[in-house]
Formats: sequence, structure tokens, C-alpha cells
Amino acid sequence: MTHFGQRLAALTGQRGQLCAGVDPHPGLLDAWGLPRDASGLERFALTATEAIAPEVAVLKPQSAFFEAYGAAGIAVLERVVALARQAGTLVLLDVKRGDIGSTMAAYAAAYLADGAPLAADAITVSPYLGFGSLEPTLELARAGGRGVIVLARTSNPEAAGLQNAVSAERTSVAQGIVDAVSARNAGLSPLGDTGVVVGATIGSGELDLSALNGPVLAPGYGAQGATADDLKRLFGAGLSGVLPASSRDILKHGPDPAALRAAVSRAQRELRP
Ligand SMILES: O=C(O)c1cc(=O)[nH]c(=O)n1[C@@H]1O[C@H](COP(=O)(O)O)[C@@H](O)[C@H]1O
Repeated sequence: MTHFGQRLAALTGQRGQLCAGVDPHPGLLDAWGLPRDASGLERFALTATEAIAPEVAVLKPQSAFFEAYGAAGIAVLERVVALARQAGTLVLLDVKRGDIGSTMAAYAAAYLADGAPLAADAITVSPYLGFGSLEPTLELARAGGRGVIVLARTSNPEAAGLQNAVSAERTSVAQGIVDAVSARNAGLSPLGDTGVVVGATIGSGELDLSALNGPVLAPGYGAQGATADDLKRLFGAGLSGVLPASSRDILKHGPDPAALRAAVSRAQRELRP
């Protein structure tokens, strides 16, 4: 079985590193001329996925915008996951779950177990109930060749106080998460299966990622103001292992599939070294 890091490295080598988000914001539904209901969500999410998924290595549906419509929204999310996987795209389901270990195991079963209706290639998780609480999730993901992306230093302005706080181990809280993830990835090649979130909006030099040997999801590119130059400054010109994530800045070009694809290729061009 190939592990998530192997599949990710192979596919980003072919399709580039951009991670495109499917975030059906109510305002985007308005802009696309769609109703703010489950039928509008369905048209939006399936149109975006059909247009974008074949062009990118990683598609990141944001679960919250689907959950907002209840069972009908979750049914659409299941179709998005299936459609993207048919296009050979890795699905990073953005759920940012985090709970005590035994409950976290139930979340892991929902998204990372073979045969689960919402099984994805990887999910986002929050380590802020303690990194150890994620252990069952990391184990299940690894056993199934799937990945987990752990929040470390997020892109939002409110995050710095907590995540840059210096912990009892005398590193920042975020660096402690990076170090714990690095330990899990040791020895995996060409890239580990556990990643971190590091926002493209943060300052240079906050984190040492040199031992990570895993993917870095870097949201904040596009709508939150970070540019391709910011990404290259933060992570190096080659953006090795980095998945710059952009949602609104691409989706605002819909509903025309050709315009969505053009926005994706513009971003991919500017991210090239
Ligand atoms: O885990 C994430 O994807 C994430 C982490 C983070 O630090 N910041 C962040 O914006 N995100 C997500 O990335 C997406 C960003 O969307 P845009 O700002 O529209 O590109 C949203 O789905 C956010 O929930």
C-alpha cells in the first residue's frame, strides 16, 4: 500500500502544489446566481469540483459550509468527495476536528476508515486538546494509507497569542506541534503522511520546519492577502512539500467552468519556482 505522503508527492509532481478549496460561502452562492439552499449548494459544489478537481493534486472541501444544510448538505459533500476521487484527485476534507482521545477515535472512523461514507484521503485536525489526543486518528490514517494535517500556526490574526505562546518546553506552542509531527514522519520517504497547517500570512522565522519531512498546508494565499512571493519568502522558492491553499480567490470566478480553470492555472503559474 502506498502511504499518503507517497501519493501526494507523486501527484503534486504532475499537477503542481496548489490545494484548491471548495468553500460554498452563502455570498458566493449569491454571486453565482444560486439560491441559498441545498439545491444551490449542490449546483455550486458539483460545478466547482467538476471544473477544478482534475486540474489540481489536492481538493479541500470545507465541511462547515455543507453541514450548514443538514443531511442534504452532507449528501452533497459525499458526492463532492466521490467526484474528486474519480478525477484522481486527493481529497483533504477540512473538518478541523479535535476532542479527547476516545471521542476523537469516532471522528477518525467517520473520515478515515475504509468504507465510511465520508472517507477522505486526509483530514485537518486540531491538536489543542493535546497532541496525544490525536493518536488514534494518526494510527487509523496510517493503517489505511491516509493522511492527517494538524493545525500548528493558523492564518487567522487571532491565532498568534495562543500559538506563539512559549510552552513549558520553552518552544512556542506551534513549534511544539511541528516537532511532534516531525517525530511521526521520521524515516518516511519521500514525504511523511502527517502534515501541519502554517498560514501563508504569518511572519518569517516564526517556525523551524527543517525536520518536518511532511506536507505543509498553507492557507491564506489569495483572499486573506498572502501572495506567491510571501509563500516563497516563508517556505523557500521551491515550496518543497508546501500546499498553498486558496478558496474564495478561485471560486469567485465561477460559475463558468472555463473561468474557474483559468483561475487555477493562473495560481499554478505564479506558484512555480
Ligand atoms: O485548515 C485550513 O484549511 C485553514 C487553516 C488556517 O489556518 N486558515 C484557513 O483559512 N484555513 C481554511 O482555508 C480556507 C481559506 O479560504 P480562503 O481564505 O477563501 O482562501 C478556509 O476553508 C479556511 O477554513
